[in-house]
Amino acid sequence: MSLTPHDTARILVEALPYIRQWAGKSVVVKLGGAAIDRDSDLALAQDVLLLRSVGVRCVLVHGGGPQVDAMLRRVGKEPEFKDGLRVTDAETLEIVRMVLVGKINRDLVATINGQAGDHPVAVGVSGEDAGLLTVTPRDPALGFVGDVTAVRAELLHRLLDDGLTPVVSTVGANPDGQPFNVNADEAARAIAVAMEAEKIVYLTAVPGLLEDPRDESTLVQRLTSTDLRGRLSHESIGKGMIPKLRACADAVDQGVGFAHIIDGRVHHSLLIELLTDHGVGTMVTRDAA
Ligand SMILES: Nc1ncnc2c1ncn2[C@@H]1O[C@H](COP(=O)(O)OP(=O)(O)O)[C@@H](O)[C@H]1O
Ligand SMILES: CC(=O)N[C@@H](CCC(=O)OP(=O)(O)O)C(=O)O
Repeated sequence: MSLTPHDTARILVEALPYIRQWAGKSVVVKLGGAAIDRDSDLALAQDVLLLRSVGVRCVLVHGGGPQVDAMLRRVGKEPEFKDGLRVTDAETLEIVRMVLVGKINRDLVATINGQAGDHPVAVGVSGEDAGLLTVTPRDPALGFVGDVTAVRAELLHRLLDDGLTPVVSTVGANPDGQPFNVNADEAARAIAVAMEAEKIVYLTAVPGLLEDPRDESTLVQRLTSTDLRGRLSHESIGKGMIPKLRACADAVDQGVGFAHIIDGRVHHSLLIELLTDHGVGTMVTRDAA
């Protein structure tokens, strides 16, 4: 079915109130490794560029857990996790940096700039760059895994002020310059809070939080951070979801207006979330005061 010019005009006009609502606001989008795929990345690049062109200050933060797993196996190392965090020895850290900073970040920057015509805007940054993400070691049993203690949000705001779109890899460093692996859900939360973002959107490979992870019709559409915290220990919530849910609850409790978990496999889900009244996925809000 093709759209008439009038249909197209109507769609654009319907987006107007949403464009007004989000123009000038910061939105952190976290792309999970589970949702990274050539076709959906292309659609995401278009969404990010469209949002930017109507004044939304979009920062793209990416993960890449499954891609790191694949590379580790290629070099004969079995991935190991404790409580959802990767046990990261020196060799694993090197592979994490190669895959996140050297491969996934480059690919996303190329995909966005490839859609941007004569005006490439995507800039890749690692959390190690200019002290963007300062970290402190988490637990000696995890090796080089860090918790974010500070974010130089002004660096991201400066890039956005210049019309550029930051694409962030979540490797941080301690004050001695030693790199550390950081969970990408948690790093995106820290970035959103430090930027005073209005929204954080997690793009992953499920429609959102599911009451029953095997049944996509059990989507939880909306809940508060308190409700969410109450569910964290529930047996229906499996490994990958736990850091994402905790990050959503922390984000809204620490000042981010809304946190969303949406399906990154569905093309243009980001645009649908921001510029239409079709809520997609799970929305987390603060408790009413
Ligand atoms: N209750 C649940 N609802 C939705 N997804 C769940 C749930 N419990 C576990 N999961 C799993 O969590 C995964 C998302 O986490 P993860 O694989 O780490 O994604 P990402 O790479 O996007 O961070 C989903 O693909 C799903 O398999
Ligand atoms: C410490 C830790 O576990 N770091 C993660 C960083 C990547 C990540 O979080 O990627 P996803 O968003 O795709 O899960 C890892 O090494 O897998």
